[in-house]
Amino acid sequence: MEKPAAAPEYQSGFGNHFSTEAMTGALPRGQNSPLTCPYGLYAEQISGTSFTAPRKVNQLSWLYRIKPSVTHEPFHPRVPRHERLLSEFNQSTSSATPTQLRWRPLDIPDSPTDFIDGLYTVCGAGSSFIRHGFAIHMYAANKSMDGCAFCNADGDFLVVPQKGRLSITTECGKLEVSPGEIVVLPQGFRFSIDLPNGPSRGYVAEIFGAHFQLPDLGPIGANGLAAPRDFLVPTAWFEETSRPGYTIVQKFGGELFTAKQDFSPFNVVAWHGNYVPYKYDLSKFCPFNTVLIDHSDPSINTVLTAPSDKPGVALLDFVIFPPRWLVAEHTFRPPYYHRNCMSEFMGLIYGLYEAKADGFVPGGASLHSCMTPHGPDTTTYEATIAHGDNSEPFRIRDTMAFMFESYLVPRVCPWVLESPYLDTNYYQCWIGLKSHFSSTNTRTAENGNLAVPGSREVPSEDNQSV
Ligand SMILES: O=C(O)Cc1cc(O)ccc1O
Ligand SMILES: [Fe+2]
Repeated sequence: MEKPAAAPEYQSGFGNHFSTEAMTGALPRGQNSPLTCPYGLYAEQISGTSFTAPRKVNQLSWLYRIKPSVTHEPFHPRVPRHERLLSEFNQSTSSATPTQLRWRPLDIPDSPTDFIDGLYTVCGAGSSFIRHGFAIHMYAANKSMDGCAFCNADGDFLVVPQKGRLSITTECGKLEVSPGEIVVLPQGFRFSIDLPNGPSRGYVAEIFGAHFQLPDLGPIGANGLAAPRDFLVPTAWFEETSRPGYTIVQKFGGELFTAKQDFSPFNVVAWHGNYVPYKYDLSKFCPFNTVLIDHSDPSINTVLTAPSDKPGVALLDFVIFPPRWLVAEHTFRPPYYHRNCMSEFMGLIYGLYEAKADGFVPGGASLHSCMTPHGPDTTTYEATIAHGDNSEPFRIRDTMAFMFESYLVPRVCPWVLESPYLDTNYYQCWIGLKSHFSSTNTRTAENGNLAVPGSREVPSEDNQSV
């Protein structure tokens, strides 16, 4: 019987300069590029920012490998062409629509499909060529990548598996990523994805020209939300195998190119640097929220943010809606009705989302673009109101929804607008919202929301300290 693979070991931290060697002494001491490296390794740098980027945002790693990555035959357009990947969003590739969109979860494919073939773009904005923008993809796969590695020259991938564990071999080492965890695979790293426990399905945000960082915490203080030490980075792992016909599949400008080489690209014996793949377990997130009244804006639950050049405005935020206590008094506790100048793509990893009683199911997705109105469905609204003023704390359990939110306005790919998974009746979930307006009903003003804030623990005159 085959022995189960040992769980990979990780280093912990966010943005550190990591050092790791799979063989003692494989990292050169005192310099990055000696005339000859220990064990006869080649030194190779991978830059995640321009050489001259300010030190506080500069990202790079040095890899010490058996053969350098350049040792391959020329790139050729991949045959067959991948028809459903985009990295440039304009009138000729994709559509603008203000319509609320929702998709049912994808079925796992019948035919053998690996992560690369199972990946398709849903929407996006900007262009990988001008290094500004993002793409949102989804995938459904039933087969490990075999004899090939993927390399995305266009941007960083943030992968959110919803079903099935991903066993990812990267040039920096191995990462095991289960639903409920996320993984970031930065631009340019070669990786291969195995599916050790069957089919996998999930979501991918790709960002062009930026990297994810932890959000500032502002008045929250120095601790909270995602803690740096909960981010896990691989330790060096390598294989020295001859792999005739091994294929590097490079995504470049949204198109796939292949190049052959005769060895595994996972031949890095040691590396150091701060440009790294990493994973994060969403259950480690420390949520903050309202403790008296009203529903907080979802930015309070930002796990990672990719900045734009406007202060405080995100090219792409990754926000979660985790299990937590709801304690707000005389408050409509579900998400409010709103129109947002940012655009919101949502997915559900497990459980039920607090704004949708049905129709938004794990593995499904929704898109509410810039200024497109949305909010709780009729069932959620009516049930909340029927429940009345509930000041008891309530624990939202067993759920994990997330949002990719961007200040750029996404265009939508033709294949997802024509998809059989598109829920063409989505709008119906709000159509039943009735008017509760009555010019003679003063109930709320007398006993409800308007009255209560005024009565909030204001000391009586007797109690007031002087
Ligand atoms: O639209 C959504 O469901 C996401 C969302 C959640 C929330 O709690 C507040 C605002 C918001 O956009
Ligand atoms: Fe929203």
